[in-house]
Amino acid sequence: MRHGARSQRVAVVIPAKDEADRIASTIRAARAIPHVDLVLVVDDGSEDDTQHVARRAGAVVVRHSVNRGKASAMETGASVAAMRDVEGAPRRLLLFIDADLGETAVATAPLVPPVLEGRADCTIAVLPPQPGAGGRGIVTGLARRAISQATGWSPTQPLSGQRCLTREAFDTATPLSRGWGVETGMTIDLLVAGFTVQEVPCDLRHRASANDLAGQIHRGKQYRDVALAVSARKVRGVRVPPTRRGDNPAKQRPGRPYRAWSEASVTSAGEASDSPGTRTDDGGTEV
Ligand SMILES: O=c1ccn([C@@H]2O[C@H](COP(=O)(O)OP(=O)(O)O)[C@@H](O)[C@H]2O)c(=O)[nH]1
Ligand SMILES: O=C(O)[C@@H](COP(=O)(O)O)O[C@H]1O[C@H](CO)[C@@H](O)[C@H](O)[C@H]1O
Repeated sequence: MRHGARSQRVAVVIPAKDEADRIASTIRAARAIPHVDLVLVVDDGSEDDTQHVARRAGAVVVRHSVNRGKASAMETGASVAAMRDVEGAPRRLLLFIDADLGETAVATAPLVPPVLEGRADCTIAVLPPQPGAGGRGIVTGLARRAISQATGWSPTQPLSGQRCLTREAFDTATPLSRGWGVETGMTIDLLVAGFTVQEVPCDLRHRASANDLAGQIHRGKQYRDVALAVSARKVRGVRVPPTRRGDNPAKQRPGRPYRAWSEASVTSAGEASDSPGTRTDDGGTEV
């Protein structure tokens, strides 16, 4: 069990752009997750009533006056949550969830115990098949291959945004990759820095992108942002060298923690001895 785990609390951070329809039920569900004592919504320049609906539902709300993208909203949320950490108490775990989960958001609860108990530094939700989803696995495949090439880990759902992580892990992964590249970049950075990542099945429903024009435009933006996050890391040589990799990728499955470096390469928890860099600054490469 992680030191101080019994008293450790969780901040739920919800990036939200034009989510007035679903944000209230998502917040109510998030408040019911054990250990959660702060639900924070970052209204990312919404043109609808998201901020007021969220406040009425009991969340702490901060707002970007202009839309800055999901990754920026996550960074803002984490900063505001840090201001609310209590001196002398363990720093809150961060549980990032999307605003469109509605009442199923409570099903992200299984992401917390592995991190609270020190079995993983970051957990990632694996969703069941979503009604109406129209993707063909192109962006997912790009992200999965890139993570696998950089770290040896082949996640089931590399784009999943429902993630619980320690403050230490989050700080290591910042600045985050822009926009829709955030999940892919974060996973690579955490594994390269020596942290342990675990996928956890969660019975969630979200507003899946259909196979229509809006869905294809969304996937186009996802593809662009994932490709930028990946190329920024390739340029910097952010990877775990194949000869230093630990866990056998053939044994990977949701529910099993993954650590990219072999035991011999790791000096202490979370510190890879010859990691090419525990922090990636994408600022100059990504737009
Ligand atoms: O510019 C944006 C776009 C999206 N979002 C939020 O990011 C989350 C994920 O977005 P979405 O559900 O549209 O994407 P998906 O996960 O389905 O690809 C949601 O809570 C959005 O409201 C955001 O904060 N800023
Ligand atoms: O929009 C989608 O259908 C995919 C991305 O498109 P692809 O099907 O990979 O071309 O991404 C969504 O599905 C993922 C699950 O595989 C989720 O993890 C993503 O959050 C979601 O955007």
